[in-house]
Amino acid sequence: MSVLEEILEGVRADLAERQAAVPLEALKEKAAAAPPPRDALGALRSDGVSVIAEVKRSSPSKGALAAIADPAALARDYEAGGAKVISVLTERRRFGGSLADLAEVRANVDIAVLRKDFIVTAYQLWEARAHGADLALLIVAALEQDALVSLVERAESIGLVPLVEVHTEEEVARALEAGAKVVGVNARDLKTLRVDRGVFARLAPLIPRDVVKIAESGVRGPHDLLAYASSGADAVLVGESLVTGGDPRSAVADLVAAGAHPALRQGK
Ligand SMILES: O=C(O)c1ccccc1NCC(=O)[C@H](O)[C@H](O)COP(=O)(O)O
Repeated sequence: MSVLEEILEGVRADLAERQAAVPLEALKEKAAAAPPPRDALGALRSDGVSVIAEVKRSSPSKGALAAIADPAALARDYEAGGAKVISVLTERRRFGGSLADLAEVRANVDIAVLRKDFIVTAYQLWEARAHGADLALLIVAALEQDALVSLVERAESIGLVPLVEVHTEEEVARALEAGAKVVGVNARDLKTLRVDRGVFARLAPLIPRDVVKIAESGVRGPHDLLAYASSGADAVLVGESLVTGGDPRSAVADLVAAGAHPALRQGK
């Protein structure tokens, strides 16, 4: 079984428990009462290279990264450093996240928030919106095409921006065919967990100009952001280096400063 399949097995087991405890109708009522979605697309399309900063406690590739007792405080630091979007990993077994993290972060920042998880049903999209998410990750490798198309449509219909994650040329074609307006190219292979930053440069030319292009994973500092920018990234998604570096606010500020270089504004 691949790492992705193992993760999905755990996700489905946890999801079944939540579905047994919270009926869909109750989630829909909670979503209706949630604060309206923030303008994630506008944030990602703004000048320069936007920074999406991630709340990430642990990972399958590295194990424990950071305790993060107060995810809201970390998110406020990210926002103060200039992040345009906060990503919250809500998967419990391998990443140590939760929907409570998502709700706490959303209530304590003024920028858009991404639910980063392994979404396989519309129920998880309703959960995301009910806990305040403005965007939700959809991983092409985890979904049949019919399911991807329907989850993209459902996400948009309930006010979430779907960030559609790809790893290969074929997955780019599937994401575009499903109508993705925001595509994330993840440099981390979900089978081997190896990070290859060159994947973004290979796939970005296949993604139309009007689609937001996000380079995910492997950003250790401004030099990696600049490399992704030179291949056409509109935004970078950064986790590990921010939660392990000791000063998340200035680490984000350094990335934001690099991403705001006037040379990167042309053509966006
Ligand atoms: O991080 C992992 O080990 C991982 C393994 C399997 C599936 C997903 C995984 N990570 C999720 C992410 O996409 C990253 O958290 C995100 O892109 C940030 O990456 P990084 O800056 O390298 O922590």
